[in-house]
Amino acid sequence: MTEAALKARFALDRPDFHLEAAFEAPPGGVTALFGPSGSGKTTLLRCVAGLERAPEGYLEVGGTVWQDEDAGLFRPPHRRGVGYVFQEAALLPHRTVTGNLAYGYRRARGPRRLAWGEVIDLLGLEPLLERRPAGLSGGERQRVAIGRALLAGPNLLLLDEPLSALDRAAKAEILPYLERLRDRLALPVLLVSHAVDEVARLADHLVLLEAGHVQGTGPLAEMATRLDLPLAHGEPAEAVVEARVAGHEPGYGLTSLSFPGGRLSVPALDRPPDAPVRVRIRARDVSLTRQPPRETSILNVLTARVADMREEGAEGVMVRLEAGGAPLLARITRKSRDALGLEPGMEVFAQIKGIALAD
Ligand SMILES: Nc1ncnc2c1ncn2[C@@H]1O[C@H](COP(=O)(O)OP(=O)(O)OP(=O)(O)O)[C@@H](O)[C@H]1O
Repeated sequence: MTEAALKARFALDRPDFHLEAAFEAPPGGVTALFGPSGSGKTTLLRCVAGLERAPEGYLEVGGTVWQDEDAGLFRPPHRRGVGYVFQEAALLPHRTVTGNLAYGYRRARGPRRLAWGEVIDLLGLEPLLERRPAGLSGGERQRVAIGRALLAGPNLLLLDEPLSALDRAAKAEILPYLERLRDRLALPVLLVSHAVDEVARLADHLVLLEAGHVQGTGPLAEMATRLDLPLAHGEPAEAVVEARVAGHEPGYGLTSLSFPGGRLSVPALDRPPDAPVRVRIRARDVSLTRQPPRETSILNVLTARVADMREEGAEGVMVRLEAGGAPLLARITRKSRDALGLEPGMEVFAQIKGIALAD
């Protein structure tokens, strides 16, 4: 990881909950605080915002110490310059969207101030400017809330389950905007989520929480496939691969993607060459052979190396593979593992039966 933009360490006690968590976040991109309900995601976010004061706490943002309880230092929330977006947008009901955005803009300070037009454009707010919150859909309200937070020129953007109050259609509408923010903002974003789909699509880094503790932290692709962590277990386990459009095969209705592990064919995508594409490959859609498969109908076959294995349930084995440095998962049976004589370090061929786009 490059020099962290945020270093946090907090400990606090509640009657039936103990938080003791430390993590770092890189300067750009989305760091997801991910874990089951009650694991402490919101509490941790509130500690970062200074809305919750942890008796033991240390927080450094962009090289400046905001909190160091050992030294009696606590920068209050209004001096942290943090944009906080909640599950449900709390907009000023009697003001238009412009009025709501202007409220954030007037409070802007600091070097990170984004131009008005830039934020309107990033979030597609132009058609909404004259409307009032009551006339907006849930997704539109969230876009306005995010815009208002950005216009206040934050040092950090904190998103607390910003999609959880939205229905499927509204989520689908707002996700591309969040992706654009991720790709274009030079601002650390912390996203609280318990939805794997959201995290697979939006996050670059993951802080995995369980019962107030950090189970692991690192790049998404790594965290999704680490066999000692829960994401790589069972039916939903999947790898997330960052690829680019390498070319199109219009005659076959296919698009070819390249990633460090080789090429992948997917149903035709309407994207230009070199566009980034994030794909999800489920462990159960990957089978392994020792010899290069011949005369197979499966288009996607990669050379990979067995990195690690872990038995699962009565019959299964989760295999972590590395294809050109990119981690993948394959869920096979113990019987197949023995028949193939699989060992860590061995070279295999991974046949991929299905690839889903993450975006
Ligand atoms: N204000 C509070 N006072 C006392 N206990 C609280 C308070 N807020 C949260 N808790 C408790 O702290 C623990 C962590 O809650 P927190 O909301 O941080 O978890 P979470 O991972 O964000 O969960 P969820 O996804 O359900 O929001 C839970 O046991 C919760 O009941």
